[in-house]
Amino acid sequence: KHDSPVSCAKKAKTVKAQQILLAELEAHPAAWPFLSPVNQKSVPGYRKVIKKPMDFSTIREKLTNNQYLSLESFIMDVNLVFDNCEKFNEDHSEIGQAGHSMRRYFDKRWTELLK
Ligand SMILES: Cc1ncccc1N[C@@H](C)c1ccc2c(c1)OCCO2
Repeated sequence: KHDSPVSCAKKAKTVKAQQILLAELEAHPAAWPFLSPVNQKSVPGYRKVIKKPMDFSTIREKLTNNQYLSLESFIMDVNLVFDNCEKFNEDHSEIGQAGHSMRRYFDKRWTELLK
């Protein structure tokens, strides 16, 4: 029922890191394609091609509702945003370039923060 103080402190550290990381992603200049769910009615083919849509506002909702039981599950959702982007968008399109830029930034920041 109750965590030991050590594991409780460790959990607080990862939640704090997730909050910092998500805030930085949301504030990044290239975040604009990923801030809200892709409108599947107005983007032809998206519903069929992308099996697991994900975006920063959905991650924010899950973090707020304590739905991330581990750091790994949080990182998996962030990477899902970028993998969906690579699947649907050409590398050199405006959205494709934003996805590559955001992924590079995330990889750098989470290793700085947590490794
Ligand atoms: C991440 C992503 N992948 C594939 C398609 C869309 C999107 N993003 C949406 C928000 C989006 C981004 C840019 C847009 C847009 C919608 O609709 C109007 C034209 O500009």
